[in-house]
Amino acid sequence: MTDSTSPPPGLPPHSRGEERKPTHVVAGVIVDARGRVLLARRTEGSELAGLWEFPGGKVEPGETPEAALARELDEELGIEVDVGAPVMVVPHLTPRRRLRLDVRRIQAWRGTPKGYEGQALAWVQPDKLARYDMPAPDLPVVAALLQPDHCLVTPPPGGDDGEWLASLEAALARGVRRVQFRMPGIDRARRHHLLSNAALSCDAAGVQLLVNGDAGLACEFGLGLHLPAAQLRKQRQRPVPADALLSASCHDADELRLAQALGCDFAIVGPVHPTPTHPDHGGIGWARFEALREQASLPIYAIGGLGPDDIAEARSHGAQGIAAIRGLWGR
Ligand SMILES: Nc1nc2c([nH]c(=O)n2[C@@H]2O[C@H](COP(=O)(O)OP(=O)(O)OP(=O)(O)O)[C@@H](O)[C@H]2O)c(=O)[nH]1
Ligand SMILES: [Mg+2]
Repeated sequence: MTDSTSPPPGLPPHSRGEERKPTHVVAGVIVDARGRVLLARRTEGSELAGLWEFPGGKVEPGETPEAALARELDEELGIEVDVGAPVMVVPHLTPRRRLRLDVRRIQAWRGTPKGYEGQALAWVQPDKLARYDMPAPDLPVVAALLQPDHCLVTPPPGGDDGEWLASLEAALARGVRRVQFRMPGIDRARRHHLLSNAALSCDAAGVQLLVNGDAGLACEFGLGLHLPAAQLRKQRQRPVPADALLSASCHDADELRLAQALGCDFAIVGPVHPTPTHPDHGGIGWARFEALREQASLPIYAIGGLGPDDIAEARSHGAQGIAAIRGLWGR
């Protein structure tokens, strides 16, 4: 497929995708009664041939995204669909174009999906999705389908460690499934005590725990590690084993590239809005968040003045969801 609107490759960035209006692409998450997700393989001769994708295509001028998705799934699969809830919108920049991959759940469909354009189809158990080679903007979508949409960052304890642990337990009971243990300014013995208790609670609840900024402590407890940006910049290799989670705080595209190259499982970007944790920072806003999001393919939580009520908006800007201290603690 040719892309007549693209200037030839090799031109400076400002004359490539960065300035152009995004191509709006809609795609559907079709799940069968056994919980399997339908993927289609891009055919020979098409852009990204051989990669697996969520079925869909480009929105035509004057078309609503819902109508476009219904039309594409009729043309490509021969099914009539009811378009359901949004999953996420991923802004993505390639050397040739700027994309907005707008992914919706398919609530119901009539007919049996077939590859009407010669494309192979596969029904895939969600935990096997990572085995399929997919375009870069689909990676955050797969993460959105499988991983938690919020991540608690712990506040430091006041005078009472028991109270802090009770608040953590309460957050886990409310459904928090990913926790970053952050303890600035707390001495080592007390951090050790809090972390050993937090690790027991998280383990019992099947919750993922990452230690902020202390690889030694993360390895000692067999936990994940979160790298503040200054530490991320110093890493030459993955500081924890492949089976331990690794995340990083990123503020620009260079840091996101570093996080991706290091094999980080996800990044945290912000502050989106002003927050008491960073009182001197006005917040980057959603437009800047998207400008960073579109240059990376790893899952990214938005942080900064956000809470559970902001998850849907965060997803509409390409975020995995939200990370928060106050927004997820002691509500
Ligand atoms: N349908 C679909 N397209 C995706 C996904 N991920 C992704 O990067 N894309 C990109 O979005 C664009 C969608 O193009 P398409 O070829 O499906 O468009 P289309 O069905 O309207 O076909 P046509 O333009 O050849 O007629 C392509 O650049 C494709 O690589 C995905 O999961 N599903
Ligand atoms: Mg298509």
